[in-house]
Amino acid sequence: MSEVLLEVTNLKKHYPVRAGVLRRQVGTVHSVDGVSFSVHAGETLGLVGESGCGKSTVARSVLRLVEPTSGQIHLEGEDITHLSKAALRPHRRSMQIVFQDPFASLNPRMTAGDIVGEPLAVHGLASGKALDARVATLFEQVGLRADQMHNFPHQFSGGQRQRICIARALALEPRLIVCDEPVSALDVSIQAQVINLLIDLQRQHGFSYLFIAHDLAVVAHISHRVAVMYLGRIVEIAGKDELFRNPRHPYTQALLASVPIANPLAKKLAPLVDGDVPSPVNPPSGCAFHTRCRFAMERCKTERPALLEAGDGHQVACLLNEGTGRSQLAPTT
Ligand SMILES: Nc1ncnc2c1ncn2[C@@H]1O[C@H](COP(=O)(O)OP(=O)(O)OP(=O)(O)O)[C@@H](O)[C@H]1O
Repeated sequence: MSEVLLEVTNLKKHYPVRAGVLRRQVGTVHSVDGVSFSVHAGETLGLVGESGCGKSTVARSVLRLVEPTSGQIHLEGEDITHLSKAALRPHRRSMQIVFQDPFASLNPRMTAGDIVGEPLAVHGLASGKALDARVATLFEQVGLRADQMHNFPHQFSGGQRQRICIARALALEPRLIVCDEPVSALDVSIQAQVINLLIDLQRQHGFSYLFIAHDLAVVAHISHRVAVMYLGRIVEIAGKDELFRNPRHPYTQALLASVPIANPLAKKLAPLVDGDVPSPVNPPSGCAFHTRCRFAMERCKTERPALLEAGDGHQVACLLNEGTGRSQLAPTT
């Protein structure tokens, strides 16, 4: 296995819930509640889960756009969790983000060329003709014409705008690109083109993606490994093929059963889950999924399952997996 590029350990991000004139704290949103995973050089880790499960908060914490409540983030072996803005600056070049809404993330008053060239100018890496030439190359790499540099964001289609965002992310030659729902605002016909572009760029440049989406089909297409999130926690991580062939967590089974790419075994195993996702404000004790899990045991209400190795790099956080001989699940504190 290649070098570990990003290592996230027991990451938590909690927000206070305030109410009343005095803005007294009346609760805590457990947006991310003890998440651990790694991303290797050149690989794509898909992070999938329903809306509100904490995917974007993981992305923003990894990039230090929000301050983690606790836990550690190592990038290229260095602990960046608490680095100051100045100390973080060189690492910013190594990791970039592509957001969901390409229109909202592009300044409407700047030309596309200035947007793509801005990171190079800010980091003092190119100016004048050299900058123009580099921007032209970036445009061509993402399937845009160099002469489109002079146009403004509103003159591009949604798919083209996302290509501008990708070109901007590529400008500093990062080692990790965090893609936060990069295609969910696009027409289905355009989604595949953008995903295929991302795959081609990875083949050419060898960088890694942390690829966030609620759509399993999209995640399945691009990812080497997939992590499944539920209510601020990762419930299962495995290689893509292994996860789709052999989903172990009842939540993953239900997710797979709900999409057309699901395998028949997963469909048989898992009746769809009932009810809505509980609120991340004071989430259920024990296993956060126990309130919707048809297989839940008494223990699941009080014991929080750890994410443990279950063979072949497959990790599962479920007390039900006990006794299968493939995992040894133990409660955590
Ligand atoms: N700044 C904040 N203050 C309070 N709560 C927040 C804040 N940011 C996110 N949350 C809450 O944290 C939880 C996780 O949000 P997050 O956006 O990370 O989920 P998500 O899985 O990315 O969802 P979506 O796919 O809808 O973007 C949600 O309940 C959200 O309301």
